[in-house]
Amino acid sequence: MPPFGSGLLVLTAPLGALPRRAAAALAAAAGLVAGPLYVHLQPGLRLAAAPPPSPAAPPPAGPALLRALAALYAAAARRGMDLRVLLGPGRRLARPPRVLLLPANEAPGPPGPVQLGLQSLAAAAYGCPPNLPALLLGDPAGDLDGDPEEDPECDPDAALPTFSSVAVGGTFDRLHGAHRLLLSTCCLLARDRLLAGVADGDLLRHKVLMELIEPYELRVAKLREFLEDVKPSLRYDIVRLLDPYGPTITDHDLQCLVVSQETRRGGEAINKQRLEKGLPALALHEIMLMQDPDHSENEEDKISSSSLRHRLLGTLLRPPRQDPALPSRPYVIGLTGGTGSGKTSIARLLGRLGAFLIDADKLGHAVYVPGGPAYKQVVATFGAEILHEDGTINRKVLGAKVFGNQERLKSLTDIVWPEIARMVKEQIREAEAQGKAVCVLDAAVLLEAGWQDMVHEVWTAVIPEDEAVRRVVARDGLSEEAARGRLRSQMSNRQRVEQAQVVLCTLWEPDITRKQVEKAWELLQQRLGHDRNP
Ligand SMILES: CC(=O)SCCNC(=O)CCNC(=O)[C@H](O)C(C)(C)COP(=O)(O)OP(=O)(O)OC[C@H]1O[C@@H](n2cnc3c(N)ncnc32)[C@H](O)[C@@H]1OP(=O)(O)O
Repeated sequence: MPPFGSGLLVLTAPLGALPRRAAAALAAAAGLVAGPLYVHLQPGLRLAAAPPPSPAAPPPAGPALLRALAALYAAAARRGMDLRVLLGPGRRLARPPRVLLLPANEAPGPPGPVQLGLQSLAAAAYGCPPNLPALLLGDPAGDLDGDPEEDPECDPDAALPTFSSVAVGGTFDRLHGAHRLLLSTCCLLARDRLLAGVADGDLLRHKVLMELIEPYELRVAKLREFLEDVKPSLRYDIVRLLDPYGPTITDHDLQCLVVSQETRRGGEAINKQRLEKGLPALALHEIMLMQDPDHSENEEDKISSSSLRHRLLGTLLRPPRQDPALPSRPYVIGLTGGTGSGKTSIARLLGRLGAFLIDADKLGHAVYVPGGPAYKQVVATFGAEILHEDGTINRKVLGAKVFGNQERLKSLTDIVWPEIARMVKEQIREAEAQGKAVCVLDAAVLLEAGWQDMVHEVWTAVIPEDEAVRRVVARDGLSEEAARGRLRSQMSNRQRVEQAQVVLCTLWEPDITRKQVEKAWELLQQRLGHDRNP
């Protein structure tokens, strides 16, 4: 774990040289700073000069600065760093730096004039305490310090246009490098105010793995903190977007909308509406999409929140519940998921990896076979019309009676759940007797039944509703309406995700599901301190 919670990196190289050097500078800083890394750009600054250096206005907002920002944010994104390149000094930073860093080569020894210059710059520009540790990030090639070389492609005089009031919209989930570059561009374009619309509600409905999108309040808090750190002189109006237009079609003061290749058409639609309402059209400023050099086969090639959500699948999202009443062995995973979510195929894969499988659906059927512990009570409650001629319960008829009718479903589950739970506990004892370290309890309605106290972790399979309906119609021969009714009698994906330690998704090819499950299993073994074979 890097020793400092936050840091301030001062870069004095010419802007044109930064794209080639960003990765090395951030690699050196990443080993020292765990949390936010602020960057102060002051090309040509000589920190050892007398009198002590003073902070200068940020570099001019032109293509050279944009390229430097793009390189820095791309390099930070590769390392998952929380980078904030400061575009104007101002009030204290949200996470005050605990260390000051400068890429420079100097012989080790007591702090010299460079470190003292660094401390006085940080104090003057950002109110840092004067005695913060100031470290030089040595580089054997001596390649990180000021180098007069400029990027020949950059016209140093070309300036970005500026506008009093600028707007931008997005979901801003897990504020990644591309968001940070987009927002920094907005900050450079805006002189007084930035209106940021944050998508929520129905706008998220069709997003990939929408259940893993951070809550609106968290997205807004991170966005505001980033913006206020980066350019504190602007006014930020952050609003909830429930449709693609938001206030951009009514706000008289707006002058510019920042778009990407993908959202330009949305910007044009906004302008059409503005003109119809007698408002002036907005200047559309298009930014480049930032490429993700590390994207895998099934991910987009641009840096995207959906790829980041993808990478969360199979990982531990929140710490397991600690319940001293639960025996530590075998370790029980409660695997749940709505109908059609593919949890049974996940259970099978876990079985192949060595888990002991308990299928609650099957135990559910077993409790009301004739002579079973729940048979008489189920027949007494639902009548003889649920019986086949041979006296066994016709599950199709029983299912039609209970699915879509909460009261009847509750009557059934009040009878069968305690019996199924008893059988599950027997099976866990059996797993222990066989010396199995991990049990997977495959239970469709584990959370609805309140069975969390029987398991160490909850893993949930999620699938978009339309896909679940398609699968259930094809598999169980139900009508679309009946399939939707069955789904809606269960918890939503989001409710399950909120209570789950691990989330898995079977939306893509079987091979992708297999890799997710292997990753989840591998990480579980690490948590349990096991080798691969339980
Ligand atoms: C706590 C647990 O998870 S126990 C396991 C779930 N079983 C129960 O809750 C017992 C009550 N349910 C039943 O007895 C049966 O499901 C019946 C009779 C209603 C229907 O039987 P069948 O038509 O054979 O359907 P089956 O049992 O395969 O269940 C079909 C789907 O209904 C869902 N389902 C089962 N029970 C419930 C329930 N109580 N509430 C909501 N949905 C349920 C399951 O998700 C299953 O889908 P999946 O196989 O994709 O996961």
